[in-house]
Amino acid sequence: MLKIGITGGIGSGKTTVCKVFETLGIPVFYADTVAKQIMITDEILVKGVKDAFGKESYTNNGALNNKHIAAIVFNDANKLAKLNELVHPAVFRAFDNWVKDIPASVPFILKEAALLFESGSYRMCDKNILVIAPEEIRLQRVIQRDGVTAEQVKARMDKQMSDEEKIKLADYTIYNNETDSLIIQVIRLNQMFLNMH
Ligand SMILES: CC(C)(COP(=O)(O)OP(=O)(O)OC[C@H]1O[C@@H](n2cnc3c(N)ncnc32)[C@H](O)[C@@H]1O)[C@@H](O)C(=O)NCCC(=O)NCCS
Ligand SMILES: Nc1ncnc2c1ncn2[C@@H]1O[C@H](COP(=O)(O)OP(=O)(O)OP(=O)(O)O)[C@@H](O)[C@H]1O
Repeated sequence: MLKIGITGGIGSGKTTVCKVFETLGIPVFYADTVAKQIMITDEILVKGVKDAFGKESYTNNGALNNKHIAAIVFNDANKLAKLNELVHPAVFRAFDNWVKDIPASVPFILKEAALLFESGSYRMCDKNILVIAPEEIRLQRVIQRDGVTAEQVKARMDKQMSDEEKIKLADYTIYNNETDSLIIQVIRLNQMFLNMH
């Protein structure tokens, strides 16, 4: 079974691309979603997050206070490094456990992660896909999706590797703009991975 990493800058459309792969029957591990789940369920991680970012990191009923943590880490490089240091090893372990349960008949799986290249986890994948969209479109899509300001989105963009750097590390690119068809690009890659396996 091939392990395919998929990434892209904030708002590039990596989750949208993964949803298309899912309609073709491909299992997807959503690292960002799992990260937020284990930040609630893993007791050691919960303690680490509270120690680093304060008790306000969780609401009274134990939910993650994303806004509180985001306001700290996307304005302080050291705090962001601390958060990544706490969360990423736990996400790597969760991925390894998830892969173990995938039936051998599955030809390939996708690992969707915002920080695939930054965290080094792309090295554990057989091939890696980069989703690219123009910065202005990404900005507008995230403002609309999350109801946040342009400054908040730009603060996250600034913490991510540039597309120029990511292209050097990627095996394939998907262009999620207004001219190239996303579905045709996904179908082509799907066929290629089926032929590889
Ligand atoms: C800081 C948190 C609480 C903000 O939560 P929020 O719901 O606002 O954002 P969400 O997790 O849905 O991420 C949205 C996008 O923000 C960007 N982003 C998230 N975490 C990071 C990060 N550590 N560094 C740079 N960009 C990031 C990505 O483009 C991501 O797709 C959350 O992102 C988090 O816990 N991040 C740390 C875990 C992590 O590194 N996740 C990403 C890869 S596993
Ligand atoms: N081709 C497209 N046409 C119109 N809207 C799109 C397209 N691709 C993505 N979107 C929308 O743009 C927003 C961002 O897409 P998506 O959530 O897939 O990006 P992402 O890369 O996973 O973002 P993040 O890094 O924030 O997790 C979503 O609201 C999605 O519905």
